[in-house]
Amino acid sequence: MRVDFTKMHGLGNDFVVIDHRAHESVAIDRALAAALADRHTGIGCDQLIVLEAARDEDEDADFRMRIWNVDGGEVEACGNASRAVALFHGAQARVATAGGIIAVTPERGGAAVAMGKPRFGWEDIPLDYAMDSSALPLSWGPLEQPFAVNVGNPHVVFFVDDIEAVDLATLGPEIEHDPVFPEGINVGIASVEARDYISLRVWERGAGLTRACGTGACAALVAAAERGLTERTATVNLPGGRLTISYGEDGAIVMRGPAVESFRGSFDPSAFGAA
Ligand SMILES: N[C@@H](CCC[C@H](N)C(=O)O)C(=O)O
Repeated sequence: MRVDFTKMHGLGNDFVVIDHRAHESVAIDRALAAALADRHTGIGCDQLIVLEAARDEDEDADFRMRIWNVDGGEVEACGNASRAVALFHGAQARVATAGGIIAVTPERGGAAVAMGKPRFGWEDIPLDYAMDSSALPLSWGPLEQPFAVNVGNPHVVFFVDDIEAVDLATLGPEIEHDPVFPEGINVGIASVEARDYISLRVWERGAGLTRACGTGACAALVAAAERGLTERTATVNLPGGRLTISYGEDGAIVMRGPAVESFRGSFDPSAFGAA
């Protein structure tokens, strides 16, 4: 038996997308996700994306999107993959995720995604104990007082003058695994260049340094707007390119940006240890 996949990316944050509705007999688990994502012995990607039929609890969703990081951990949200899924599906859709329902709309060269509303409560992010999520009273080396927010998945955003001066490869994993974040955390390093322009690098939970992180861009814009540093719409420039993020007066986040299909292929799941 072979399983079809589509290799896609959003600003260089890359995905293996599997439509599980066509391969229901294959069990996707942590081990298979990590094996497929491995860049040396697998297909290689930052996240494995699996599309499934909507469940009873998925309200009026058209289908469900599941997300596994390269380390095999299943997570709640992925902004760049949401745009890739819009391209894959080829039409407007309501998509159920573990982080909530999102709405995707294909646009020329990419997609718009209604990401839902951010959550700021310490239990919602989640943090280990109650504290002010708008400026955590914590520091790691030169990084201090991040803004913490859940945009479907958990993020902290540190505002600095020069994002390139931060040793994110060292500090990222330290912060990601700090016990103050019981479910781990995505770590953004942001610099406000203008009231409508943010530069950003992200250390992703379970994936490390990626070329772009869509939810990280949403978290950075929400954090910057909540602190009064930017307007509620801004360009967020990541190593892989730019996204436009809007944070409406009603609290709803909309992300716009490119998505690309790279190639299609198939694999034998037994070659990756799957039944
Ligand atoms: N690359 C994604 C985020 C993927 C999940 C994240 N690493 C997590 O563990 O929450 C994006 O574009 O948002």
